[in-house]
Amino acid sequence: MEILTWSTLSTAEQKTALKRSPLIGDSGLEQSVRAILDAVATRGDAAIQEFNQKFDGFNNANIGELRMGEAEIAAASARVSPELKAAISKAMANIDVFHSAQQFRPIDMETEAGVRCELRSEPIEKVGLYIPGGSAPLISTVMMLALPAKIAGCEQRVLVSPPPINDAIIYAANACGITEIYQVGGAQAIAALAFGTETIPAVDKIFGPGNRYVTEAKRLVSQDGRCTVCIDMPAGPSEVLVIADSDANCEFIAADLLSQAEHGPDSQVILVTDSQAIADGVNDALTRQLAVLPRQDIAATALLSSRTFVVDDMLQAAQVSNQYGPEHLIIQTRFPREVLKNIRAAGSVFLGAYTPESVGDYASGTNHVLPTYGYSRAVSSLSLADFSRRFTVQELSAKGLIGLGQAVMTLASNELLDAHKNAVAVRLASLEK
Ligand SMILES: NC(=O)c1ccc[n+]([C@@H]2O[C@H](COP(=O)([O-])OP(=O)(O)OC[C@H]3O[C@@H](n4cnc5c(N)ncnc54)[C@H](O)[C@@H]3O)[C@@H](O)[C@H]2O)c1
Ligand SMILES: N[C@H](CO)Cc1c[nH]c[nH+]1
Ligand SMILES: [Zn+2]
Repeated sequence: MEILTWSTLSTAEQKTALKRSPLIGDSGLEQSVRAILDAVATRGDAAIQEFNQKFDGFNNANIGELRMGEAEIAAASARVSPELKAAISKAMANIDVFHSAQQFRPIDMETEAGVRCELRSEPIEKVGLYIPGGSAPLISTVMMLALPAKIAGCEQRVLVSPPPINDAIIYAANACGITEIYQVGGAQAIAALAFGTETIPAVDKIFGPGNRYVTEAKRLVSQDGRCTVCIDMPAGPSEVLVIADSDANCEFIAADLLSQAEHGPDSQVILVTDSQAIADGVNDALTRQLAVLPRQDIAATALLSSRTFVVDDMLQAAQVSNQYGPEHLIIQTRFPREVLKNIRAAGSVFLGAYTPESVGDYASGTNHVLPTYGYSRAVSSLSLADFSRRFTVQELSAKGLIGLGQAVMTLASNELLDAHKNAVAVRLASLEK
């Protein structure tokens, strides 16, 4: 990776050096995704079948029905090895316990005498769960989406993934209580969940990570006047930023960087260190480890737009990380919790030499659906709350309205909104009789 010394760069150069992969800003992306959305919105299942053929090499004859039947689900599940089933079960237990602990706590209080205010929560009724499967079958993403959706109480949980759907994805979906599985991926899957087709139901909210086509499709449908659908977050191509001091292990760092670089050519990995020896040592380790990786072509492309920054100290390292806003942040230093005190923005943080990012991807219990592109500065990691909507309730007694009414009428008058004022005045007048 290119090594840059942070304090020798101008502010403009620093900004440029922290840009994401140029593949993400591709100007043709929006146009090509829009064309897919329009086709699905107007031609439904017929368009889905064409895109299944075009992008995933599948036609209806190969995949049977778009929706998987019970027998297909059972047959796929039977093909999954006991070892993989045990790993899925271990991961499910940790994800379940961590997300169950996030249960909403309602608020019911009087803000003043006779004025009762409540904060309540209800599950979102229909949710769509996108499971990536273009270049790797992300079995773990099933658990990250389906378990919180079930714990939250979402009634209709619809799963989509590119065909042919991997057996273990089907098994994990079934184990997490999913009954509706559709064989469609990419922007066309997002369009189907947003607009609905003859076979695939439209949902209220779409969840899940994906490549740049999927992420762009989510962005576009969330603003499309033809549907009313929300999205969880921009969870695009994976990223990791590692902060390391001279105590860190170069082999560990290189392995962590490659673990995210292998996701896709548009992934990005960043090393920030106060040690030139670590910067050089990690480059050597990357060369060695990359040479034996099965996905070396993908990872090598991602490394082309990845960088190392040599900084003055750990405070500057935290500042660089905050400016970048990484999806994942690994802190491999002597005192990682000291560095953590200065961290303001990261999707998920991994502390110390024995916490590879992979544990969060699969099984520690935290959610791996995280904001990318720098959105971790404002967007949170996926949690149970995302599967519910909060709403407020208020109830005033006559005494409450007498106490609050004048303030409301004064505010309404000053906003020149007399009907608002009258809604209070008629009630106060009725109380005076
Ligand atoms: N941020 C997160 O939380 C998070 C979590 C997991 C995975 N990810 C990311 O998810 C992504 C998964 O990507 P993937 O590609 O393996 O699977 P994917 O399922 O996201 O995308 C595959 C689909 O992309 C579509 N596609 C491919 N080329 C296309 C083209 N030229 N035009 C239009 N559509 C096209 C196809 O329809 C295909 O089905 C990776 O980038 C990974 O880093 C992110
Ligand atoms: N690192 C991905 C999130 O960016 C999640 C994942 C799933 N499987 C492996 N990794
Ligand atoms: Zn990963």
